[in-house]
Amino acid sequence: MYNSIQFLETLLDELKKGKFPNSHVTPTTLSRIIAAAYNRYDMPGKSVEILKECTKAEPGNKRLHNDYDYFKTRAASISKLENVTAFDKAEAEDNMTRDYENLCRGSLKSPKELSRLFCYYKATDDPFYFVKTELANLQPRIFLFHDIISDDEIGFLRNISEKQLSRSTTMTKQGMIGSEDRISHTAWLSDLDFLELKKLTLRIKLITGLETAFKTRYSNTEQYQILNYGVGGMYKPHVDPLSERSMFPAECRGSGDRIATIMFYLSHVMYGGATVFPNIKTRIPVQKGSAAFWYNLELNGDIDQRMLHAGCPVLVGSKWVSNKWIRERGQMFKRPCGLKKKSKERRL
Ligand SMILES: O=C(O)CCC(=O)C(=O)O
Ligand SMILES: [Fe+2]
Repeated sequence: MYNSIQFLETLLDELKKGKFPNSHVTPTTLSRIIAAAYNRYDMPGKSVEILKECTKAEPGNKRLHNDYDYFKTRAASISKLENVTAFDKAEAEDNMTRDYENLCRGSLKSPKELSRLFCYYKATDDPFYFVKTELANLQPRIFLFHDIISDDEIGFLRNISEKQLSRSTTMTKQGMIGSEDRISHTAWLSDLDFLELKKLTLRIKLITGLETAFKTRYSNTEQYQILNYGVGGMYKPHVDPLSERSMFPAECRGSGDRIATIMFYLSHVMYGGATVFPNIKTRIPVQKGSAAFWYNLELNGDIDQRMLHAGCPVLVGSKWVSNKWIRERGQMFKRPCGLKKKSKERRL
């Protein structure tokens, strides 16, 4: 629902800028629709905010003024509640930031929680290939696969990407821009250009059990994203799915969203640089040759906010990682959706 309001608000912005000169929908009509949507979700304060400007511009519009008065009365009656909600949100944000910062300094799991985590050799479809697997978190599962990329492969990835590195960007409403939220350099490498990458992608398929073929269209995965963080480099808390940041994710067309992330660690870091998940108090220190793997989407396709994560600032050293994002396309039999809307993963 919140996404649809965001959608309408963007449309309103565009309409006000005169982007649709032939539209029969006026900004006031659209503002009334948005105001009604906010009101429906018990946020009449927002409805008042939206309509205020219109009422000044159209003093004679009776329906508009009726709506405005109604929302004002309602906002006055539940404003306390709204304030509490806003307050709760701010507090949750503060708690998340505190956990993020503390996790960057060290583990926040209790000895009891840590004692439940374990390691095992994970069997794959190849009867001779067992993967050293560590559970970094139980529910939701975060896996750490050890020794799954060799030093030679790491050298290869770093060498070819070094020439292509450029300032990392993040996706915003304004497009892809460099931002304070992400200080690093990025390169993209295609499976189609290097046999070594094709082989690595097949390994991901074996290890994760997901479809991983890379194609230019209707692909199961994205290209390899190589990241290099210098001292002070970091990536603030975020979730990986594209639909979180972009309202019209053309990138999701055909291949779906980023159902899972596998992130290879291509270097050691002396201090700092851990990958942390503040909502589930999980911390993964950088370990060359290992890879972290987790699902970003729930079984019903919703973004799993528990998987919010960050790359902690590098204090000493240089950190290299590589992401390979696995898309929803082709995974319907590999990771079937649940029978109920709220079905949770039972076993992985
Ligand atoms: O560098 C890290 O540890 C996290 C990187 C990350 O989350 C990303 O690139 O999406
Ligand atoms: Fe990420």
